[in-house]
Amino acid sequence: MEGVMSVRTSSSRIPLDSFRCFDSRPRFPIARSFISISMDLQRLNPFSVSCVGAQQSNSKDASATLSPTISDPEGNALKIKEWEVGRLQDEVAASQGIRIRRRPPTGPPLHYVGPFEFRIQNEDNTPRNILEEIIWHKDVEISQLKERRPLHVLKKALDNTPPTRDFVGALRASYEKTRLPGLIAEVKKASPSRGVLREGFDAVEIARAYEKGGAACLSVLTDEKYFQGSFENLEAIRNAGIKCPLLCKEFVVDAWQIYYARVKGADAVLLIASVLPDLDIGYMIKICKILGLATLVEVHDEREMDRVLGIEGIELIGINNRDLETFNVDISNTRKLLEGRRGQLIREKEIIVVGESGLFTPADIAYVQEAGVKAVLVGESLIKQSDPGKGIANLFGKDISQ
Ligand SMILES: O=C(O)c1ccccc1NCC(=O)[C@H](O)[C@H](O)COP(=O)(O)O
Repeated sequence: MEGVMSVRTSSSRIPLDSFRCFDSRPRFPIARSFISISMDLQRLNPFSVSCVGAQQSNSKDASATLSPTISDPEGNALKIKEWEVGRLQDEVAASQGIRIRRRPPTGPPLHYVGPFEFRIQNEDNTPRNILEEIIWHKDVEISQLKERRPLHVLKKALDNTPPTRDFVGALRASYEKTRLPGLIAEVKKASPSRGVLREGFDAVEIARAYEKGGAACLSVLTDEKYFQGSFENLEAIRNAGIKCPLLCKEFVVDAWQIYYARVKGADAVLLIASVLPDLDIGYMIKICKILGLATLVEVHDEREMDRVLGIEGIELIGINNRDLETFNVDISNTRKLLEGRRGQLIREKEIIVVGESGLFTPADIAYVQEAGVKAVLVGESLIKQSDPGKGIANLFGKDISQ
């Protein structure tokens, strides 16, 4: 049936292009190859074309279920616009060298046709790497969460949240006191690259141990699917009386998440330059400032660093030594990105640089400090120790808790 270009309605044949079809959680036009397969399936299930978004019908006449444009022209026009905006977003991002696409260009690979479920994969609906997979999943997750707790509800909840703590101030104070990089210790149960890092994980207990061991701030992973984290952990740590300011370690793709993080007790949020275009970063920084949140803007290569240095209002830049597309970790990345005029500009702007990932020994800490960082973000090497708080002394080569 490949190559079928039209479907039959009761009155006429309509070219598929005029349908702009959508799946059952409609966001994306469904690829033409999918339509032809669904047409094929009609022999098994006469209602199968209803997958294009029209209402299900009990009629044996497939024509009754065909046209979404006929059943809901306005809703459909809106979805088409949404999809077009998504494509435009990806084009703008690509022009800034961003390879991560915000959502699959031709829709998710999983489709439901009546009782059948299919996976039709092609390069437009298959993520190119783990980061892209996480972002596509996040996009769907956020649109569902937003339906349950719309922005106006979150804004109301803000009235009852306590004030934020000074994340950047805590890092500066720690550096002034110890003359060592201020530690952001990460509450991290698992990761896509390393699997489960700690069994019997108690987020509050770990957070307490980190604070006791001398961490200036904590980073709490909130992604459930890939890191086994949660907003419940963030909230529980915040409510347990821990004083260290908290970074909400999320994959932010929508400003709604910033409000949500604030309501759940965050003092800072992460923005990833390989995912977000400059305008989004600038806009999100402004929202964070209004909400009293700090932003840690993360880069991995020179191009991202140059983009971020051109954005207003940056206070903290994280250099991730982990390539989130390949998982390669190389701490010399921190030094590379701080060499020459980039390091000079950072010093002039008094931006604090955070060295992130792959730090295990006092020599690693000394290396990134020498390169110019005033803070470090550490997960694996601490979380794997039986007492993560004591792990801090091992990492720095001395007790930094006093
Ligand atoms: O850690 C991963 O496997 C990972 C995969 C995909 C996206 C992000 C990922 N990690 C986030 C981080 O960068 C780290 O959690 C953080 O910098 C701490 O790193 P480490 O000390 O190496 O645990």
